[in-house]
Amino acid sequence: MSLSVALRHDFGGFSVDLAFEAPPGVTVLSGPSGAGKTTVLNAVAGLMRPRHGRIVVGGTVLTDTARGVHLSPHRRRLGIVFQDGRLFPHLSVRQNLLYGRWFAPRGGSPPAADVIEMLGIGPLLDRMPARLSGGERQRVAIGRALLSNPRMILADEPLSALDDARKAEIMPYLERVRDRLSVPMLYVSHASAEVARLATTIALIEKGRLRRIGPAAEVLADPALAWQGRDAGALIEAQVVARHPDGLTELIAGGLPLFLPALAAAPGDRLRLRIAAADVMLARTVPEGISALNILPGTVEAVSDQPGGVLVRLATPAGPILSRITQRSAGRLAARPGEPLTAIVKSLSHAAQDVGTPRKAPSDADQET
Ligand SMILES: Nc1ncnc2c1ncn2[C@@H]1O[C@H](COP(=O)(O)OP(=O)(O)OP(=O)(O)O)[C@@H](O)[C@H]1O
Repeated sequence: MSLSVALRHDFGGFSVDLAFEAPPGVTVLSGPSGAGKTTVLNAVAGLMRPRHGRIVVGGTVLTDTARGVHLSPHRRRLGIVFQDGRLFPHLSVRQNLLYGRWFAPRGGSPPAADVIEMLGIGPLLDRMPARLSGGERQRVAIGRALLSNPRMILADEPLSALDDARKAEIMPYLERVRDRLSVPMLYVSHASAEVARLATTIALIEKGRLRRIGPAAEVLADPALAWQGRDAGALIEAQVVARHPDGLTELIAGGLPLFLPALAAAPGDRLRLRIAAADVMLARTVPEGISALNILPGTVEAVSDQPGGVLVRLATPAGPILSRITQRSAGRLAARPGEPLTAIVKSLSHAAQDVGTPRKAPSDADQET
């Protein structure tokens, strides 16, 4: 189930002119405030009618202005999750979930019991929305959207109203939805930890234009993308090898060992790790007698100037790694494309919410959609 969007619209002071295609999985629309992310989502939802546009979800044409096609929102079969959940306040959780089910076309939608289990909302069924926490409300909103048997889930910054602890709590549920149900998702976010954990594809939008689209790991490791600001970081995939008695989990990525503390994963599990650029030091030689456990040799691929320093992209056997260092360090290290350098990652710096499970291989997702 893929997504194809082409839009041209002028609001007067602001115009959107972009086109992209995204494969199955979670497509994250990212970019600065006011870039046009919500406008794209609203156009897909049918909540705004573009002057020119063609929007196709999984082979179904939802909008085609050249042919006068513009399906109304309720005929698009899209499950929408807003920032604030928007549950029906006078209905219990169970009734809210059933409401989604009620309007779903028969067949095809996941069994309600599976969705309830997957989102951990079984104990909440008889509660009223006013008695739910923000995170619980969002889980119910996602459940309601899934039970309407949607072609696609549209989520507009669904976690932005939650504090960091609640965000970290809800993430595993979203990952389960992504990995088990293979319902495609279009997800608006400008928070890079969210993007890193969930995205299959990232479409970066700036000033109403598409700046970049590609597989999440590639887009996140592109040092030219200053939008990530101080949150820049690379994504690598690793496999758990062992859990050691001292609490460290040993992983392997591209043949290199990596160690992470307090990781709830078993040997054989494949994980996505996000390594923040600010947590990576660079050295010209492989250091000895150093407390850091994660040391990755590599070659400089690119160096880009950023406010307050430079971002160095290193090709390593584990995948591309980003490092943010000062101009002075870059000069001292002679960090230039082609130079060998070693990345030193402090093992304790991997934030728990930055560790996510990998998405399914696209071929698996293809088979199920
Ligand atoms: N109906 C409208 N009429 C006029 N201008 C609009 C309308 N809808 C959106 N805009 C303008 O389009 C621009 C993009 O808005 P949009 O909400 O799509 O951005 P965004 O990337 O989602 O931003 P944020 O991250 O802050 O939510 C803004 O400048 C906004 O004022």
